[in-house]
Amino acid sequence: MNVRASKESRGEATAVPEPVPSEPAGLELRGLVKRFGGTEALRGIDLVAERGNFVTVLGPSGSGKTTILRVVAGFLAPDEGEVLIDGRDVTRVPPASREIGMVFQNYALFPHMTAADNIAYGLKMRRWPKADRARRVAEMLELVGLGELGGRLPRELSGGQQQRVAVARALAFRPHLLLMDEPLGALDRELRMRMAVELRRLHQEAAATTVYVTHDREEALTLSDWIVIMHDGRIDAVGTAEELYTRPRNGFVASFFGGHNVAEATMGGLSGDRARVGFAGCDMEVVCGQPLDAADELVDLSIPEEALSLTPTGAAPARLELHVLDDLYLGNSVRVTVRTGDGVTLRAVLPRDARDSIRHGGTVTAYLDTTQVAAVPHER
Ligand SMILES: Nc1ncnc2c1ncn2[C@@H]1O[C@H](COP(=O)(O)OP(=O)(O)OP(=O)(O)O)[C@@H](O)[C@H]1O
Repeated sequence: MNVRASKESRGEATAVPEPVPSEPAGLELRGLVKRFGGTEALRGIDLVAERGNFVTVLGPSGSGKTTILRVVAGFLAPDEGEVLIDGRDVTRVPPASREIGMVFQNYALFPHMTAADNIAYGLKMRRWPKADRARRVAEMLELVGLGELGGRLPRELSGGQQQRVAVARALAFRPHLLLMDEPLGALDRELRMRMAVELRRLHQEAAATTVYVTHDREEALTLSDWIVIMHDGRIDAVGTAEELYTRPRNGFVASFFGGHNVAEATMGGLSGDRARVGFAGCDMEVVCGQPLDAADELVDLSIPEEALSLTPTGAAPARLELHVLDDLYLGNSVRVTVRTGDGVTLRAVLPRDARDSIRHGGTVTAYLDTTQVAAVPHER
């Protein structure tokens, strides 16, 4: 177990154990609050990232992701709370003395300096002897696969290459903490995914605690040990990608992170971490995304698009009569929008050949694999 959030911010249900760390955490945030006039950008952030972990902060625009990084970097002072790096309280330490490596979306390379000089810059500032500097720059160029290109200016490099120089520059002085704010945002999709894999490798070699901000779910899935989901200035959930996908703790995490359908159901009772619920005319048993109250009349269900199929699958399929609203051909699969008898709209992803059985305006018998469905507290 590597990252934990406070009980309050992550609720009781996130299935993340909490052993006592034997050494100070790589990064610890305690009760961070940041206000801009009337806007509360951070509303009490508690987070602990163990040394060497890769933590991705994911959330919609305006949820406070960049503000967290700026507070950790020291560019913004929090109104409340503390920032600890390797156990040291740096809340009032100026940015340059925090010894943090940083990479931003626009790379911020010095345009008039070669790639090698850009990488050497931080070492010079830290008064590394010339020979050590040259050795380290060569090592970093090699590490990011630019061994031959150290003499080029940024404008003579591709976007992906510039991004690698920025990463090499951030890691050159061996920071314990690396902050990255949408570093792949300016690249096209294919290059982004390739660079994400590369960043993961670089992180493993550098072993720096890394906090990576993105709003791209796929990047988060590729890169992270732990994912922190931000919503409206708060941490909504912390977990591994699999935990957040299969057991979202609320409807926001289910739809924002999982891309799942979220639909209302009636509560029929609880047994351990499972709930009996009524949905679309069927009674079914599903796992609870977090502990629920048996007295609640309603729950929300997190239903992955792939949990619906036209032939019975999964250990516990429920049979639903669905009205077909439309379908979207996606190459290998087809995304269908359907409506249940009681008017709930759902999205399903079916294999391409399912298209033959689907008729706009018609009805279709579909099977819901209830083992993939999770119940979460009802919101609305
Ligand atoms: N300097 C500022 N002055 C006033 N409001 C600010 C300032 N910086 C951020 N905010 C507000 O704080 C909130 C959080 O902003 P932040 O940039 O942290 O969000 P974000 O999750 O990084 O968004 P994005 O994905 O769009 O970059 C937003 O409502 C934003 O408008």
